[in-house]
Amino acid sequence: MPPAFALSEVSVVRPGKLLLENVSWTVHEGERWVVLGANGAGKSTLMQIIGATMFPSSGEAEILGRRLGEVDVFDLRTRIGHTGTAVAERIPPRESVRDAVMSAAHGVLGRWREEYDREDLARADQIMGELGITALANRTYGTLSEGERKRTLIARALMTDPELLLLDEPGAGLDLGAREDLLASLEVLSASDDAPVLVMVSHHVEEIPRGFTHVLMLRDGKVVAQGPLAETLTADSLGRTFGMTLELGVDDGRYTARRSAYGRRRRVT
Ligand SMILES: Nc1ncnc2c1ncn2[C@@H]1O[C@H](COP(=O)(O)OP(=O)(O)OP(=O)(O)O)[C@@H](O)[C@H]1O
Repeated sequence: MPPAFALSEVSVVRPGKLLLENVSWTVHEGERWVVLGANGAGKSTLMQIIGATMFPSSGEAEILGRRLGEVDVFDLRTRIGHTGTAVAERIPPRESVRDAVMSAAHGVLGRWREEYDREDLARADQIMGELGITALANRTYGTLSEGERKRTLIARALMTDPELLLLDEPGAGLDLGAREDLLASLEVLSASDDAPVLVMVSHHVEEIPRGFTHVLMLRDGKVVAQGPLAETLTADSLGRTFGMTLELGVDDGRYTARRSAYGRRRRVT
């Protein structure tokens, strides 16, 4: 089976700055990846490449079987789900949660006069159930908490049945309870047989949901390590990613990290 996407020696250059340097990364169907890295490491730039909203300055990117630069990216983008702030900010505050999810079927933000059939409604209700937001279906988007909004955005992104779902820092700004609710939803999604390929960007190992299979770690636009989560995410690789000596814990499929006592006196370069 061809990969969901494959990047080969991808670099992104902007005046005076190398945002990504020779990134090679292949992701297959059924895999769930987390991308870890400090602020400014290049994670969002990488998401823009695989979301077909940015072209590499050099190297090759094949996304869902199409080579960037040779295809109509608008077609390609309809096959990719995104949950970034760009969508979040454009949902009308008075839109009901159900409409905010369902209107994705027509590619619109804000329900107007489109006709929705029973299938759209059933699908929206099913996805809201999986993400634990059924009780919010008739609430207006503007009244939701940050965590509830994040789950609504994921539901909306799933509505079009994407082949690839990009979750850009879904845990950012959430309190402990909201983060745990979000992780529970992502664990359900991750375990589902018909889930799209998932790629989640995060700053924190505590946000890695159970069921995620692989990790890619970035520092200063370069890949520090990548591969199956259990083998690749180690105190050493995480320390090199964040530039400090860290202790890493794993318990029942969930990770924790903190600076080691030894590391307070030493920085990793
Ligand atoms: N157009 C641009 N010109 C110059 N530098 C840029 C440009 N776009 C992004 N950068 C820089 O490239 C680096 C990588 O940015 P990017 O947004 O990909 O990082 P990130 O890992 O997503 O960071 P964060 O975790 O803070 O969101 C940052 O230092 C950013 O300031």
